[in-house]
Amino acid sequence: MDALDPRIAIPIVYFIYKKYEPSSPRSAFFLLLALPGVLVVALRVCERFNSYATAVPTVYLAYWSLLSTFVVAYRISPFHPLARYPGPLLCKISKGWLAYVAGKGGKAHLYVQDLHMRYGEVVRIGPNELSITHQDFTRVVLGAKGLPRGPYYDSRQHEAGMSLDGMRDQALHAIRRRPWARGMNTAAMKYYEELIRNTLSDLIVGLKQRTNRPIDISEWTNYFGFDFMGQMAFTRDYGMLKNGYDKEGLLDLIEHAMQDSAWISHIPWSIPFLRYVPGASKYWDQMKAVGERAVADRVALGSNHRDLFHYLMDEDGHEAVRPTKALVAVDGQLAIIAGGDTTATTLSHIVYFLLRYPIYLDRLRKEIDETFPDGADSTLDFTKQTNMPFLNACINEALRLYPPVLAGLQRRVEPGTGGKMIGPYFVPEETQVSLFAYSIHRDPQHFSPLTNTFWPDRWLSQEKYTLPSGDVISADEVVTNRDVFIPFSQGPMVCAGKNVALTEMRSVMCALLQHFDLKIADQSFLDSWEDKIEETFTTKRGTLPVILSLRA
Ligand code: HEM
Repeated sequence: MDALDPRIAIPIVYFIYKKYEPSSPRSAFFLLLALPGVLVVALRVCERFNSYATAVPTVYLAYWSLLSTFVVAYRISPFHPLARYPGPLLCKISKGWLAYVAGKGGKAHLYVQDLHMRYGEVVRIGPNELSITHQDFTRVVLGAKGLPRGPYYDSRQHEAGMSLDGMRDQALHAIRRRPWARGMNTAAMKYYEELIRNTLSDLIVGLKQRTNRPIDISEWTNYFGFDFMGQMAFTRDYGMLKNGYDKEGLLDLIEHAMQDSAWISHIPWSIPFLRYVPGASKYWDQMKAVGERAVADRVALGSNHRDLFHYLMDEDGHEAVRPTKALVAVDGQLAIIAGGDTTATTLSHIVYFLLRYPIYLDRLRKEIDETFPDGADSTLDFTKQTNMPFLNACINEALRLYPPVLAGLQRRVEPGTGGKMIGPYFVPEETQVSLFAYSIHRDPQHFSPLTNTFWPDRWLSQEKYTLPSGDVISADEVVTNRDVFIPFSQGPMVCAGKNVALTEMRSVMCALLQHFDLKIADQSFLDSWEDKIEETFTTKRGTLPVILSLRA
């Protein structure tokens, strides 16, 4: 045997490969194509092969199969640092499997939930990745001294730079977050509340024009969410509520763009390669154009609007260095997607659950009528809505069962840290830790009884609780672990728009139930609603046809 023998050459290449996993086309080309090419030439020159026609296929095939065998053998071997953690074989071998599950039917959240039910609090969902539901994640993973983001977020890289929600460096993220914090302060919120009022008024007018016939309320929550975000982010009128449809085709575009991101995020090393695939970035290119157009139009409006753009662009000059317009376009795009889709999804889920369990619809309407008697305008006092226990319980319960960000919030234990303990579980360096809110919220250790059922009462402080069956149980039989309730994430990277979103959702539910009676137009859509939910980075949902009638 000598150095040209594949049995010697491949292990050497494997160790190089393992250290510098070829996440750039250049290194992949070198390790996977050029190096075996050099071997071919060397072996041919040394006359181990009579011709290139036999050398090329033999060496390449031997090289690739041995390399794959080494990779797989190590990942499933007892020597791997995550060997002690259970998980399906395919997950241990490659993250490609979860990418496939995510891309195939948008059911990655159900798949991971199933794994937790089978294996427990910790599951190996990738060669170097764990999904954890143990409650210590709040402190160790998301807390103030928590972990930085993992490579899952690399898909949020744009030409102009990374969007805020993809920034992995904690110090840089904190700097970038400062204008967002100013853009969400009390004064800014007052202005956004005015915009919410205006958008609500458009919503109610639009719905009043369509009473007594089926309309897709899920689509109308989209119109509300995106019309509001357009105004809030860029003082831009998408006019969906006024027109009764999405004239610019924004919703379709976002749906396509998000669908691709859902699987690509699991295998972020594929991103540089996808750039060479014609059409692969089509939807994101169009999204970029949308962002740029919004910025250009907003710049033309001048600087007398206190929208989010004003703060992100640092028009008041708080920062030493002002961001570029291109970077603000990226973050504005983020706000529109992150803010429009998530709020609309949650509103749709709330309406779905209220239609599914009319007893809660009646209770919520009663609370609204008592808080705003004689048809008093609920939009004039958002503070009152903050203190409506049942309304907030319904919102929390919908967010618990169907957090709009269904898939893993991913963090990484960095090299040089010595690893981390999450509860009794040691997580070695260079391991990704994913938090699937869907699984965490459906763990009976955190929420019980009726873990998988919409039961808003669990969020109310009571001495005794009446279950839907009529049975009465005492407070100590109810577990509601608010610490692990993470629909908005937690810690330094918590959702920047949490307060805006909650204000939007409370006000829409109050206005909707004040003005209208609602019933499902076609029961089959109610029955299939949950089956149609897909994890697409955020959530793709079906239609929810309802018939609204004006309240007597
Ligand atoms: C029900 C509504 C919403 C939910 C459930 C939600 C959920 C989340 C979650 C889970 C994250 C963390 C994502 C991650 O780390 O991967 C996040 C981040 C973010 N959200 Fe929201 N969001 C909502 C509404 C909004 C709204 C209305 C806005 C804008 C006004 C917004 C802006 C953002 C931004 C900018 C980030 C990135 C924060 C950072 O990286 O520092 N979100 N959101």
